[in-house]
Amino acid sequence: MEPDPLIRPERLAEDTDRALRPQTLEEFVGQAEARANLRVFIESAKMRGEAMDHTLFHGPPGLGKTTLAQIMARELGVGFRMTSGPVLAKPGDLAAILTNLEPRDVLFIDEIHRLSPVVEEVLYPALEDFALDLVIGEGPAARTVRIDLQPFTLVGATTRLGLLTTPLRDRFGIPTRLQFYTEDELDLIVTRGARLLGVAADPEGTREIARRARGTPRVAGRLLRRVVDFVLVEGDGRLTKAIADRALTRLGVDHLGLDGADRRYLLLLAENYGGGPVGVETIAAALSEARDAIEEVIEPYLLQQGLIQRTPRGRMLAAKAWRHIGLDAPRVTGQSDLFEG
Ligand SMILES: Nc1ncnc2c1ncn2[C@@H]1O[C@H](COP(=O)(O)OP(=O)(O)OP(=O)(O)O)[C@@H](O)[C@H]1O
Ligand SMILES: [Mg+2]
Repeated sequence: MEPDPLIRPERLAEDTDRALRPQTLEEFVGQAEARANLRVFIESAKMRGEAMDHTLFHGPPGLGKTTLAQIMARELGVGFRMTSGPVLAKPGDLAAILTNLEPRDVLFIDEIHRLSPVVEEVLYPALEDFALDLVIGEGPAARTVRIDLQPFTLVGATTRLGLLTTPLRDRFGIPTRLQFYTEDELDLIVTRGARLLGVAADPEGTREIARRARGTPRVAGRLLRRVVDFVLVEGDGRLTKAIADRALTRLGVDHLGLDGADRRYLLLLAENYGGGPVGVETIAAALSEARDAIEEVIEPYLLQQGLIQRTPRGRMLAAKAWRHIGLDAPRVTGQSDLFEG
């Protein structure tokens, strides 16, 4: 099954949303708590003239982790270096980057849960003491030399906090969880986006996109671009509710923002398993999707919407999901079973 690339929140190679990317904390909509805290930590680091403490952003794809990392560097007035866990294959790859950092630079490591253990070992002294321990020579002649690094700020990003090792997690002074955005916040983002794209938009039109953007700015930006295509080709140049609704429906995005893959997930649980509980491995196999994709991309939004529940025995459809797919929930039998062992 091909996930629908339009509303899947993971990055696509052709992502051209750079034009819509906010550049300052001020422009960054939502995540009020995280933003307020970051403002304090950034100001304080600037006043002290020190590198800001290491920061970890975690949460589902497309909520603004990379964007916030870039904003941090800009607001701190320091350089920004970007790499990712899978790219850093050898300790030397990381050492090369670390030794080239300017004082107080931000080093951004995306998908930090995918760092290899040997590379992670190099990172520990770098984070704690701004130092590298290099092994020179081999066998009995081998010795370790310590190289001092410039103080820097590591910003890590991950969609899978649970896959981070505890020692790595503990070295971040500022762990920050990003939340799904509210409809009002997404509306602001879509309204700003329409303005940047030079399209006149009715409030009901941007609202319709916000409502169907599955709590995710990346999805909001992508839906906006597609709706604008319809506005230009089939509309009269104005983004109205009617044209947004028509465009999104044609693209297979329903009123809750669910796409074909989400609906297949819900229908599978309803029709094949009487609403569950079903284990995630079973679901992944039945949908021919990777378990990771199910857990990172499809389920977080279904959970947040209260369409499914996670239980120790597997996933279950909630009443809202039965209503959404237009089926009747089976009569509850053996309710006591829920409370077994
Ligand atoms: N608060 C926001 N306001 C406006 N636009 C935003 C906001 N957050 C994110 N975006 C937009 O959404 C897009 C995706 O954001 P970003 O790349 O930072 O997500 P991410 O969390 O790093 O995703 P991934 O986990 O896939 O790396 C950005 O290009 C940006 O335009
Ligand atoms: Mg990112």
